[in-house]
Amino acid sequence: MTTAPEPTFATALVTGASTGLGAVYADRLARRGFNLILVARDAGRMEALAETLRGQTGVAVEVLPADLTDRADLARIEARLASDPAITMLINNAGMSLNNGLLDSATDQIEQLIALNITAPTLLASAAGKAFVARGTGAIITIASVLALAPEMFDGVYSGSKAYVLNLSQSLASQVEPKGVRVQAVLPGATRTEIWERSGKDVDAFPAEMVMEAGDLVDAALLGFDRGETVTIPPLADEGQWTAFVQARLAMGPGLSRRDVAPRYREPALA
Ligand SMILES: NC(=O)C1=CN([C@@H]2O[C@H](COP(=O)(O)OP(=O)(O)OC[C@H]3O[C@@H](n4cnc5c(N)ncnc54)[C@H](OP(=O)(O)O)[C@@H]3O)[C@@H](O)[C@H]2O)C=CC1
Ligand SMILES: N[C@@H](C=O)C(=O)O
Repeated sequence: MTTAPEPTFATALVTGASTGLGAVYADRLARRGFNLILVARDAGRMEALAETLRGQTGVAVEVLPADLTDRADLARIEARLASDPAITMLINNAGMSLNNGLLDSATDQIEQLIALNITAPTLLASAAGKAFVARGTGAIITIASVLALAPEMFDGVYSGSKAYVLNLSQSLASQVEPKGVRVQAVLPGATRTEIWERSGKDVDAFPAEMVMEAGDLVDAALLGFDRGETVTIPPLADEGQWTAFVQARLAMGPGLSRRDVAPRYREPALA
């Protein structure tokens, strides 16, 4: 009996690779033998990481500075994903949070978050998805957040952007997984990175048992990826809660589009 060859993931493009979860993904993927393309704005930090990873692992690491909220920069990264056959994995990780909520944030801050957390991962997933489907192999990993499931707990612009990429990943998975392309959405809870300080918050104000270390988060997410998960929630101990949530959602499916208005919305005389 012949078995299908394992897909090879030769080069991974990691966005938001200058620090935080992206830098840890770069480290872990280098140790798995991937060559890397690191994308973020801070070229100096990425060069330092690249030098370390080249020295420690021997993989090839390219630094591609880009501001993903800038459409010309974003188009350059899309073009690279579309044209470089060595890239077989996209880590759609770059993201930001806001200092304030929807009602207290400046318009340009809200637009920047939407550009970075929604537009960029969408267009990068589109470029990578088309290239990977054409080759019948590849993987798109996108970092969402548990806040996708908890809109009442945080600012809705951020949590809405994370609900969006969760939805996008689940939809994309149903389209491309039959064509050999893996899709995973990772939902971290609070994790110790610079995102907190960058958005004017003190992660140490949370109870210590609520905050995961970045290395633990990425190691768990990659284990979920290895197990073939489409959605990975590293902090959630009771997997049955997620399964029940998905089942409840899917159970609504047959009732979601009907000719008839639901009885509770009919005028009493018509009911
Ligand atoms: N930490 C947490 O508690 C959680 C994080 N997440 C998500 O995880 C992902 C990674 O976040 P995390 O590591 O915590 O955050 P960090 O702030 O530590 O890192 C964010 C990364 O994104 C890059 N980045 C920021 N703005 C831009 C930009 N305009 N263009 C290109 N790159 C940019 C930063 O690099 P540079 O400044 O050099 O551009 C940096 O490499 C995000 O999507 C975040 O929403 C989800 C749940 C919880
Ligand atoms: N990154 C956090 C918020 O800023 C989160 O997603 O929990």
